[in-house]
Amino acid sequence: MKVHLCVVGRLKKGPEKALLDDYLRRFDKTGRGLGLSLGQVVEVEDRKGGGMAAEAELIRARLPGAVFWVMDERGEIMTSPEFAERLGAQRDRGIGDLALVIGGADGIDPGLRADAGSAISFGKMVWPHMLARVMLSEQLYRAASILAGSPYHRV
Ligand SMILES: C[S@@+](CC[C@H](N)C(=O)[O-])C[C@H]1O[C@@H](n2cnc3c(N)ncnc32)[C@H](O)[C@@H]1O
Repeated sequence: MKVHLCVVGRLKKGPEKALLDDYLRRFDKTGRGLGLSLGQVVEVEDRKGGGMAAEAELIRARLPGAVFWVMDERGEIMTSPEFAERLGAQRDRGIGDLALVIGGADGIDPGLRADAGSAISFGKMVWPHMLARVMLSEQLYRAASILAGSPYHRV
């Protein structure tokens, strides 16, 4: 299963981008033997002022046929092993493309949220999108490590 990361806004070169790239590379390396790999990193920007709905359309257009999970502070709170299990279950169901979406300043489009297979929260506090994408990339690497039985996750 290819796991795609969809984000609103572009991340410039800097410490967050370096961390993001490192965790995504680790996820891909650890996941490949488990049937999980990194797909596209889709960064969208709507310059016409269409807001969340336009951003969601740009994301859908880039990944037709993908299952979407949205990251949302009002979503489901889960442990890292539960997240890993859910990722593994999607793979085992034969899903080819899973797109994980992080919203922009206004959050996630309600239509995309309604269509999403899961809405996942990192906790009730709101984080800026550039940190949220780093946190998600780390959880992907952690999830692959848990599924691989490697000692990275020790709790
Ligand atoms: C700055 S936040 C959006 C703020 C907020 N949703 C709003 O409506 O003002 C940007 C994105 O980061 C992600 N995000 C921020 N905090 C999060 C959390 N606690 N759990 C999951 N995702 C989060 C979400 O995808 C969110 O759309």
